[in-house]
Amino acid sequence: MSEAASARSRLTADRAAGIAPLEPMLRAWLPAQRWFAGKGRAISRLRTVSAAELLPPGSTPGLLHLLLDVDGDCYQLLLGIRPSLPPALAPTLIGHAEDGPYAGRAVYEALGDPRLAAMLLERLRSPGALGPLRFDRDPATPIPAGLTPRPISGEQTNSSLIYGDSFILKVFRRVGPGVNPDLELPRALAAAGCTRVPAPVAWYEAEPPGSEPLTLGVLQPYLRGSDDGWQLALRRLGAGADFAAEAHALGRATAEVHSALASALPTVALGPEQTARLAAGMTARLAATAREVAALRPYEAGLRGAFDALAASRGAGVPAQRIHGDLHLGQTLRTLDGSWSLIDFEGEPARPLADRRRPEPAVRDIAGILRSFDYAARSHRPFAPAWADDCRAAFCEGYARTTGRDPREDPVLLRAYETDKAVYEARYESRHRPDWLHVPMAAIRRLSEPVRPAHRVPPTPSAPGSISPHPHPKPPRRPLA
Ligand SMILES: Nc1ncnc2c1ncn2[C@@H]1O[C@H](COP(=O)(O)OP(=O)(O)O)[C@@H](O)[C@H]1O
Ligand SMILES: O=P(O)(O)O[C@H]1O[C@H](CO)[C@@H](O[C@H]2O[C@H](CO)[C@@H](O)[C@H](O)[C@H]2O)[C@H](O)[C@H]1O
Repeated sequence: MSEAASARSRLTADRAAGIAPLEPMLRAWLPAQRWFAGKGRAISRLRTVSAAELLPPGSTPGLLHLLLDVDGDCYQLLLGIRPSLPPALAPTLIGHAEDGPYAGRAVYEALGDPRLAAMLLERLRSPGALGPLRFDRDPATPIPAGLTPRPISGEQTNSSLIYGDSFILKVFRRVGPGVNPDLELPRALAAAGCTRVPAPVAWYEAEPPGSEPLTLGVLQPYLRGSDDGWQLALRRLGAGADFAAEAHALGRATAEVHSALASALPTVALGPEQTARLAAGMTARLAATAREVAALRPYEAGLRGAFDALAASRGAGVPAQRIHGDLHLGQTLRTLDGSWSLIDFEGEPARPLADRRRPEPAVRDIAGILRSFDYAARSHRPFAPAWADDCRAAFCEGYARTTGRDPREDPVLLRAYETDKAVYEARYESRHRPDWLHVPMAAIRRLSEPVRPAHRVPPTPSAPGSISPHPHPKPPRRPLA
């Protein structure tokens, strides 16, 4: 049973029948949304999973909360309902209801309406149940009333609103049963005293009877004046400046988060069979991507080498733990005091939630950031390979300063994860940003070539006070090629 179907079977859908007349307009509107995963395909099945009026029936504006099953995926929608839309809200219009309880009314994106966005914050300030929804908050953090909302600009996987430059609310779009790691991990990190991640102050969930809750939204402190790592890197490139000091500090910050996650949540050692399964999963993702992205096909056999090497490499265990899961420079913020924070612990949005919550080698996150340096260097004209190499070295050295272990000391594992990430990116770009496909393709060409003898990475001296992220023994080091 799909995640959406299992949620549907358990959620109260008493108002679902009244929503049916809205479904044709939603069917037309959804595919154009950046956060809609089924872009490019016509919707064949759309059903209401749950519907809740967050304001008393008949109030103007009305606020309708919907969970929709769209071809097996569950989406969250917040709809505003008004007799007519004021001109300022015209861009938020979805359509006019022709029938049912909202006949003749304008139906629009509620998050674009400051009155409704303010109302959502009010709900988060007062914990408790509302129909199928449950609102919760950290009692230790005050949330002032009356903060002015504004949606964030730019295309994102989810939808976020900033309140008074003090808090940011992320409204998850594609949801499923089970706590979202973007709530689970920042809460665990906050409880462990790690300050590298903004701590959730309020959140809301759907509570299907007898099933795990679905995380729907998380409010956290807004790091005002912070610089997005991606934008900062591009600015540096544009100015001909290096980024090595920042990359080093980011390596340290990432290592601190990994260490805190490994202490706070379960860790495992993947034995040879599990490592082979990991490699098989990467190989299967490569094959599926090659079927979808024609440009990848000539390189498939060469890329497979990285995964075969991983499968063959293990006599002992690979440490695995909870990780970020989709780390790239756009998920890092450099705050006004110059320190790095990590955000968006949701993992790769397209993967099932259960997969995203499994322990994995921390090198997956490291590979994500290393790929990001390559992305930035390739966005610059002319391509700046030395800039990316310097960032790469500095990040790994920073990481090693904190953990005592340089990720480059395990080149087989690192190459497998960088290859897997480049394959993921090829699919992501071909689906969402075809103009960017050339960026991961450049890496794919390089990674499909046979491995050249690498120069040895000097062993990392343990930094004073360094912490090991893995409470279990380290696997034996492989000799470097
Ligand atoms: N705590 C925060 N403080 C400041 N800006 C933030 C914060 N959290 C997110 N942002 C900004 O909002 C953007 C979207 O957040 P993100 O969690 O990456 O959402 P999505 O899952 O939709 O990609 C980020 O790129 C960042 O610029
Ligand atoms: O929306 P998310 O931030 O969760 O992540 C998805 O979108 C990212 C792009 O916005 C994508 O990242 C890729 O492009 C970045 C530059 O825009 C680059 O820094 C990353 O290294 C590259 O992977 C990410 O993969 C995707 O999951």
